[in-house]
Amino acid sequence: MNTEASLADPVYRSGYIAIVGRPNVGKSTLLNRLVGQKISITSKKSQTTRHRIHGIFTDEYSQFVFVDTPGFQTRHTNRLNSGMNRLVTQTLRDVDIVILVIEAMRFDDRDKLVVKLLPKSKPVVLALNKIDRLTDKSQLLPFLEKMSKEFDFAAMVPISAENGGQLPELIAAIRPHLPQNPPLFLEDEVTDRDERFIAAELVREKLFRLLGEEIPYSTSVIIDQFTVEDELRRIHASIVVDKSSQKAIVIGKDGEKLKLIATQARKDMEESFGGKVYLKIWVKIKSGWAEDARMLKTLGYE
Ligand SMILES: Nc1nc2c(ncn2[C@@H]2O[C@H](COP(=O)(O)OP(=O)(O)OP(=O)(O)O)[C@@H](O)[C@H]2O)c(=O)[nH]1
Repeated sequence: MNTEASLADPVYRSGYIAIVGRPNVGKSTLLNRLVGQKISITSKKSQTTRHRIHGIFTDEYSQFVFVDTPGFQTRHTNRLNSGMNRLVTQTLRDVDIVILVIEAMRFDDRDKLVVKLLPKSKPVVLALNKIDRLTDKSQLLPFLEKMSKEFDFAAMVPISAENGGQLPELIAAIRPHLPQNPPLFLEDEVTDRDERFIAAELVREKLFRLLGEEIPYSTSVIIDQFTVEDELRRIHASIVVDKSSQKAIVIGKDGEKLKLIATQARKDMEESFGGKVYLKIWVKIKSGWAEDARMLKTLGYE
């Protein structure tokens, strides 16, 4: 990507960035364009970070670490209720920059709700997405002017996440707001996420989409078994909760909730992996963990 802006400002900058916006504005498309495949961090140091990292974009002079924002990371999230709001505000307080994505020429009530959650003390860059759809470009300036009255944005950049249009401009607009830091992650600490990891993420995503505010965000999902026989993947996963009351919530009445989580996760896995998936999920309570060496290993403590 274009590093001209970096050359004009030859200090190393790095920091955490959250991407927010109402459903369907193109957040995932933008993230995928910016960072490609989901990644995982292998370094011990990074396990102490408060953020769940989605992906990293590094150039010669900067490193952009994109974090997952609870409430915005799941597909088709319509719920922006108080529990979620708290999680979102907490995440946004901890990042260096926020990117608000909206659709070109549209700013509806749901966008307004998201704007209400934006931190006043952080730079927020507005990405006006889907400009490829715009037939009448003369609407752009008046719209941006209107948006500048809605919030004090650090910058406003029209983009097309789908075809990559103006993404270097977006990066150049974000960069000056990153703190002066050495890279937060070195190249050998970052790897593409494997299927096991993606499987765990998909279960986690469904769990939070269906139960979001009822269970702690720290609840983990562990893949106990992952085998591939021809086109069939057999996956055994555990959702590890703190208390028996949470176990009951995850399972739901007559096991309905857990069934829903499993069905939706399996469908997404089949789509991601391109083959049939047999998925079985257990819900376990965290107590007695220390004795479980395998679990400690999975969690990276060994
Ligand atoms: N024309 C056009 N379509 C886009 C662009 N970016 C995203 N889309 C489409 O908009 C739809 C929503 O994109 P997503 O990236 O899934 O949106 P999202 O904000 O992550 O949605 P949620 O996961 O529901 O919150 C998809 O059909 C994309 O293909 C763009 O720049 N131009």
